[in-house]
Amino acid sequence: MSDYMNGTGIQYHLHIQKGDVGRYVILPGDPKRVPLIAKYLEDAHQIADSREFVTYTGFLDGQKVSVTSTGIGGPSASIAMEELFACGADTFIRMGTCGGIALPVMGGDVVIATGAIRMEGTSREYAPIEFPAVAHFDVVTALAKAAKELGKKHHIGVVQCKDSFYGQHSPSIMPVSYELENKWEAWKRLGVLASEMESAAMFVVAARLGARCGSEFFVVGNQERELLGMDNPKLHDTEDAIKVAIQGIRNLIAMDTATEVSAN
Ligand SMILES: O=P(O)(O)O[C@H]1O[C@H](CO)[C@@H](O)[C@H]1O
Ligand SMILES: O=c1cc[nH]c(=O)[nH]1
Repeated sequence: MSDYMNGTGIQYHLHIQKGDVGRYVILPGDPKRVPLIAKYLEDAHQIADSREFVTYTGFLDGQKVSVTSTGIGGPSASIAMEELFACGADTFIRMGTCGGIALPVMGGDVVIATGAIRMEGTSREYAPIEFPAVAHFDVVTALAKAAKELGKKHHIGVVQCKDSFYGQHSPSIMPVSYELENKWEAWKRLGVLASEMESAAMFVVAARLGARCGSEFFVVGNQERELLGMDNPKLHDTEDAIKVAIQGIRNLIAMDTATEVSAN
């Protein structure tokens, strides 16, 4: 691989190096969400701020934990994971926002992904389309336990990923409306919970790296409920979903520690 950083060990996009980040990383899309997540870590401090990638590192239950923003979409999310992995990270929780598709999914709820529909471009440059984008079982288990422990209303299942936000919200204005609308109908019939943009790429990148990745989202609203004239709260305070991600990391640390103890 070409080294644009002249052997310094500093990662080209994230501007981090080995030792800067923990094994466990929470990945929001929005850089402004990073300090809001990092405030739950002990001794958290900013490591780097480069392009859309802001990184903080601190500690949780004695383990080094980092938070890095990915920006929007698979291309930048894949770069974040590759460079974090090169610096020692191997367990990732995406903490994002999503729009509900299934009618029971309402603004303010939390969605935990078990798998993601690969209607985006990045994952196709990693794996043939037949390969499924699935969340790691450990991370799904840790997040589901976290949501339950915190008493947070949540849904667990498949999410859809795409590259065009406005293709989701205004498919009829797109020249390929026929394709977007037909596929959206299929996602509804298949019980897909919600739509967002990064998990499919991230789950496939994790498979290539041999890393663990899962996703958890705050639901901003549900366009299907709106269409049917149902109650459709539109909410933006991601604090509860942040708490689920933090508790999810705590649960992973506890699970990993128990596995290490029983192996020795
Ligand atoms: O809130 P974040 O984590 O950015 O996630 C969602 O929000 C953005 C679109 O508004 C996309 O990145 C989508 O996946
Ligand atoms: O509707 C939504 C909300 C957040 N993110 C998306 O990709 N879609």
